[in-house]
Amino acid sequence: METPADLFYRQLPKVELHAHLNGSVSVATMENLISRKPHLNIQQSMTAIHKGQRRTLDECFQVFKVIHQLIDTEEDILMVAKAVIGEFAADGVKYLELRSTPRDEAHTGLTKRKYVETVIEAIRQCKQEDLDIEVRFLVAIDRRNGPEVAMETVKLAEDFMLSSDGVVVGLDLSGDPTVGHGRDLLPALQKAKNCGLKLALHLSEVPSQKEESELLLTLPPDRIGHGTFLHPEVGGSKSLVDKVRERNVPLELCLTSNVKGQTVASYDKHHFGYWYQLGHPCVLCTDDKGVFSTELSQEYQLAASTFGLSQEAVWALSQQAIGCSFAPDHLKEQLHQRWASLRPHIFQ
Ligand SMILES: CC(C)=CCNc1ncnc2c1ncn2[C@@H]1O[C@H](COP(=O)(O)O)[C@@H](O)[C@H]1O
Ligand SMILES: [Zn+2]
Repeated sequence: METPADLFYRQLPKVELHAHLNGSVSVATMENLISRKPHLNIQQSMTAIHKGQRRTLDECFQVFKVIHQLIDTEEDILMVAKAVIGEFAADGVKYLELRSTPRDEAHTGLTKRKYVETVIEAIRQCKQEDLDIEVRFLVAIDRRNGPEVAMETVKLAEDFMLSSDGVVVGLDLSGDPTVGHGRDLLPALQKAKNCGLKLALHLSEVPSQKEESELLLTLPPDRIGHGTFLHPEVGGSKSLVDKVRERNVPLELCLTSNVKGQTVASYDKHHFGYWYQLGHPCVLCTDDKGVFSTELSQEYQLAASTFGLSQEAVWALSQQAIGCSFAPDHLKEQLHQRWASLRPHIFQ
């Protein structure tokens, strides 16, 4: 049953900036995929982490392997992307930046180019169907695949940035943080930045990435994913925090993801508290709403109840996220107007 509080958070206009496509697949869509591929012998419990459950980071990455087996044709990718966009819209998200890793042809039968085209087609169809949501796309680099693939991905992203009518706006760096070193990816990321792609990088998602984070902050990225271990209280450093603050790089913070993935011990210990009290731009995001069984409205509610945020503070947080997006200025302006026109309905 939806309570008045739930309603406030669902109706609150929101911006989602950190959502991995294949991690964002809902239970309903997953059931559909599973029933279409019975030979894979996959159960729903293998694709999501439910309430109260936790997994090690390694186990979480195994979940993506299972999901990727279920989503491996053009038809699947189109269907999943449209469903995910529709679900974010139904949760009150007005602007969404989706990210996804173009997979090898051997896994999908599609070229990487076709993979990106399929996601863009889904975005186009949602727009045509008048869904109340603006969607942009970040092409993702999986750090496990090394520097050559990273460079290839940058070239692909650049091509689409120039030919997708503004749908592709940037690049994401993600994948298992314990594999590889950012130093090897620096030339690709530098190239991406030079050609005008915006950079959203997973940074210090696990401890002992201090050196890598120092290095990647020299780019600097346009946004940081997680940044869980940047601050000194958890083994980061003042110098890292100072760099992030000097460059005013917004953080994408995903409470449920971090607690269920066990990089943060409990909600009240989440680094949202640290950065929010500094007044640093923080954007609440879902990361993988399917895998972690959450929604963006739920993340806002969780942050508010954990850190004692008033409804006004919650509103300010959702509005501030517009400025942290990679949307062009005219769209940011439209979104601000939209927020202003919705405000009286939310605070009745
Ligand atoms: C394991 C865990 C706690 C996950 C949350 N933190 C994450 N950290 C790094 N990369 C991620 C995370 N969640 C999703 N991804 C990336 O997103 C991919 C799934 O979405 P897609 O296929 O790119 O559309 C994963 O294979 C992985 O490369
Ligand atoms: Zn992520």
